[in-house]
Amino acid sequence: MNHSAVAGDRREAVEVTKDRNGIDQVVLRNPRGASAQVSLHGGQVLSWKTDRGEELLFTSSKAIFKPPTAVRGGIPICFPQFGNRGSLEQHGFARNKIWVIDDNAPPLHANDSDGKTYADLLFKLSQEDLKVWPHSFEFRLRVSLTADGYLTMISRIRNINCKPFSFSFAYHTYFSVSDISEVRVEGLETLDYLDNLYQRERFTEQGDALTFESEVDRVYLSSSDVIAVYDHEKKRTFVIRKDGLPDVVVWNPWEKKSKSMVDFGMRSTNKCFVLMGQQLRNQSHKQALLDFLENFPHLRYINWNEYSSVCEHWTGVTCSDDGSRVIAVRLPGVGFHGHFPVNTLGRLSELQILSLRSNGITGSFPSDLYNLKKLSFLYLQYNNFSGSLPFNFSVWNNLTIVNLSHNSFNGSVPNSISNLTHLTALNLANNSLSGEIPNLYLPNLVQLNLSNNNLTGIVPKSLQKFPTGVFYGNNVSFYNNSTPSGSPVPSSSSQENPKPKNVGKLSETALLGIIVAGCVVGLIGFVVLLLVCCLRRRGEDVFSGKLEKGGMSPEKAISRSQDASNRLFFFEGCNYAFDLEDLLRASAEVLGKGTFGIAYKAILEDANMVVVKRLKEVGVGKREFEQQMQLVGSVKHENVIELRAYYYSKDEKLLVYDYCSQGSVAAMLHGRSGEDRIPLDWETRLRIAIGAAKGITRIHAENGGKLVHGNIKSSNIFLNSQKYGCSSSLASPVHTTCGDEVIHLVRWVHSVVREEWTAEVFDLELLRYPDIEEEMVEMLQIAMACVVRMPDQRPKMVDVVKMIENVQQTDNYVNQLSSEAKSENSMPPELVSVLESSSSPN
Ligand SMILES: O=P(O)(O)OC[C@H]1O[C@H](O)[C@H](O)[C@@H](O)[C@@H]1O
Repeated sequence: MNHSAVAGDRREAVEVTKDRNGIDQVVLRNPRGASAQVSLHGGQVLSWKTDRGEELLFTSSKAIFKPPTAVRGGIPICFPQFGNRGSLEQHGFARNKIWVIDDNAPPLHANDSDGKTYADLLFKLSQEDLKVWPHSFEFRLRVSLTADGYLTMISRIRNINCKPFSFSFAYHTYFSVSDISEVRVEGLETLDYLDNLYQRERFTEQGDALTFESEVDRVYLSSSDVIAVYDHEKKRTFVIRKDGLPDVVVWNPWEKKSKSMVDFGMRSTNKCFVLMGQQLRNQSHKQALLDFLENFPHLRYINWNEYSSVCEHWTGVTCSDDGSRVIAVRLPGVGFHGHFPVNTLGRLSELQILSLRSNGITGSFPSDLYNLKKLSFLYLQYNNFSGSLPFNFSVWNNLTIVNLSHNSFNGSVPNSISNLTHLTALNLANNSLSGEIPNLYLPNLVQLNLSNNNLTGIVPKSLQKFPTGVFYGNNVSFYNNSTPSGSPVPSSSSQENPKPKNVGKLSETALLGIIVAGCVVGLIGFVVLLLVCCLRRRGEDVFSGKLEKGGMSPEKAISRSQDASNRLFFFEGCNYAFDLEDLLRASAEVLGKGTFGIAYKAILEDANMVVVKRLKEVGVGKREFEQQMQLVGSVKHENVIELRAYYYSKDEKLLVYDYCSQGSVAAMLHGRSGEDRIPLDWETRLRIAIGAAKGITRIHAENGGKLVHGNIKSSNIFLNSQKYGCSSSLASPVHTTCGDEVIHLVRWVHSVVREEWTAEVFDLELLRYPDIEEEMVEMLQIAMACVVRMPDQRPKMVDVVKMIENVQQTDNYVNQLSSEAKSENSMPPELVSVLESSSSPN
C-alpha cells in the first residue's frame, strides 16, 4: 500500500492510500478510532466507520471504480446537475471526475475546522469539460471527522467566470441499514414531495414517519434541517443535519431494481437506503428579482429579501416543481410607479406568466420582456404604458393570453401578432392605437377586444367573426352582413359604450367571469371543460342533484343478464367484502344517468356504501375490457376516486367505486335550493378545480400518457374531506361513442363569449364576492386554452394545475391586500368601543 502524508498539522490523522482500483483516497481517523475514506474519484466518501469499526455507509463490494463509470455507494456528489433534468448526464459529471487534494484551501470559519480531522479536495473543469458545461467554477469540498465520530461535509462552489449560472447539487448518501422494511424516517412526514415514479407529480401524505414497502424515489420539498433515520433491527439512529439544502431525496430501488444494478451486488435483501440533501440554486433568478424590486419604486411592502428562499416564501413568485426556475411573477396592484427597470426580469429566461396589472407603470413597453421567450401569459392592463406596441411579437411564440388594455399605447396594431398561433385572448382595448387592423389569422383566438382606440378602415375578414362590440370606439367598418354593409362601428362618442343586455353596471371582465362561474355546469364545469368532448348543459343533464329513489336497481339491471361464470373482480388493497349476490341484494338509488350509463348508490348489508356504474353500449371482449380495467384500477391518487372492483359479462359491465359522502360538484352547484344546498364560494371552487385537475394529471400519467378520462363533467367530480375535487378514475369506456343529443358545451361557451351576454348565464351566487372578476376571467381563459380544437395545442394538465394554482395564489394575495387595506382603514379599537357604548341604550 502506498502511504503519504498530507495536511500539515493533521499529519498523524490523515493519510493518502490507494484504493483497490489504484486511485488515491484520503483516509481520516479521529483519536478514538472512527474513520472515513474519501476517494479522489468524484470526491466520493466511500466509507465511514464508528470507533467500534461498524460501517455506516453502504458500498457494494461489486462497485467498480473506473472513471467515467459512476459508482453507487458511499456519498457521491451530484453536481452541477442532480438527476436527469438538464443537458448533462445523470447527476452531473463531478462524481465521475478525478479530484485533487487541495493544499491551499481558503480558510473556513473556525467552528468548521476546530477539533476535527479533515481533508480538502478540489475539482476544476478541464478544457474537455468546458465543452459540455461552459461555466467555469472551482468546487472545494471539506470532509471532516470530529472527535465524536461525526462526519461533516462542506461544499464551496466559486464561479470563476463573471456570468451567473444555475446548478443543482446533492450529497447522494447511501446509508447502510439492516433491512429497509425495518427503517423509519422522521422529519419528512406531511411535506409535499415530487414522486419520480409518477413523472415527478407532487403529492402530500398525512401520516406518521416514512416507512418502506416498495420502491421509493421522491424529492421531499423544503424539509426542516434535522432528519432522523431509525434502523430498528440494528438499533441505530442516523441524525442528519443539513444547512442550506432545502430538499431531501429518498430513494430505495427495492429488490427488483437493485438486482438489475450490477454494482449494487444485491441478491435478496435491501440493505441500502439513500437519503440526501439537495439544493436547487436559483441565485441568478433571485438576483434578477431583487434587482427588479430594488429599482422599481412601489407602494406596498413585498417580502422579498436575500435571506429567504425565492420559491418558498416570496410573494407573487412561482417556481417550477423542482424549484430550479421561476416560472411566474404576479404582482398586481402593488403600486409600482415609474419606468420598468431594465435588465431585471428579462433575466428570468424561463418565465411563463407575468402579471403587473393595475399598477402605475409608465414609459414604453419594457424591453426586458423581449428576452422572455417562454412567456405564455402577459397581463399589463391598467397601467400607464405609452409608445408603440412591440414591432415583433414573434419572439414570444408561446403567448396564449395578452392583455395590454387600459394603457396609452399608440401606433399601429403590429402584423406580427399573426404569428402567435397559440393566442386565445388578446385585449388591446382602451389605448390610443391607430391605423388599420391587420388581418390577424389566429385560429385559436376566442377573445378579442380592440375597443376604444383610434383604429380606422375595414375590419379584416379574419376578425369579422367577433361581435361588433369588440371594435367599438373606433372608426372601422364591416363589409359583410354582421353590420349594415360598410357601416361604421359606432365610436364611443357617437354611441353609448357597448353594454350587454341585462348587465347593469357590471364590467365586461366581470361578466366573463360570471359566465365562467355560472354557466350551466358551473365554474367547475370549466375544469370540466378541460379535455372534454361530450358535455351537457344543465337543462339536459339528467342528474338532478338529489338522489331519486326508485330507479332501476342493480339487481334488476344485472339479474337479466347475469352470467354465473363471471364474478366481481376486486382490486388489490380493496377492503370491501361483498360479492355479486350482496350487490344484488343491496338497496340502490340512482345517482345519475350519463353518456356512458347509469350510476347507482348501493347500500350494502354491512352499511358500506359504494357507487355502481352500469355501463351501456360497451361492445368489447372480456380480455380487452379486463385489460382496460386493470389500467384504470391501477390509478392511485388522492384526487382520483379509485375503481375498487368490476364485473363483466357479455351483456353487463359494472364498475364499483368508493362512495363520496360529500357528493358531486354538480349536486352542489345545481342541487335543489333548501337545506341540502351548500353554496360554493370562489375559494372552494378554485380548490375543487385544482384537485380535479391534479386527478386528471394523474390519470394522464398512466400507461405512458395513453389513458384519458373521457367523460369529465361536474357530476363526475366529487369532493374529498379537504374539499378538493376528485375525479373518478373512469377512463373512456372502450369504444363507446358520444350521443348525438349531447350539447357541445365548449361550442356553447364560445358562442356566449362572442355574443351578447344574457342574464341566464349569471351565477348570482358569486356576485357577492368582491375582487374576483379578473380571476374568473383567468379561469375562463385557462378553460378556453384547454378546449382548443387540436388536442396537442392544449396545455398539459400539469401546467393547467400550475395555472389554476396561480389564480389561487393571486386570490389569496388579493384577499390579503384587501384585508390589509380594510385594517388600515378601520377604526382603532378604542374608538369602536367608544362608539359602541355611546350608541347603546344605556
Ligand atoms: O443510478 P444513479 O444514477 O446513481 O441514480 C440513482 C438514483 O438517484 C436518485 O435518487 C434519483 O432520484 C433516482 O431516480 C436514481 O435512480
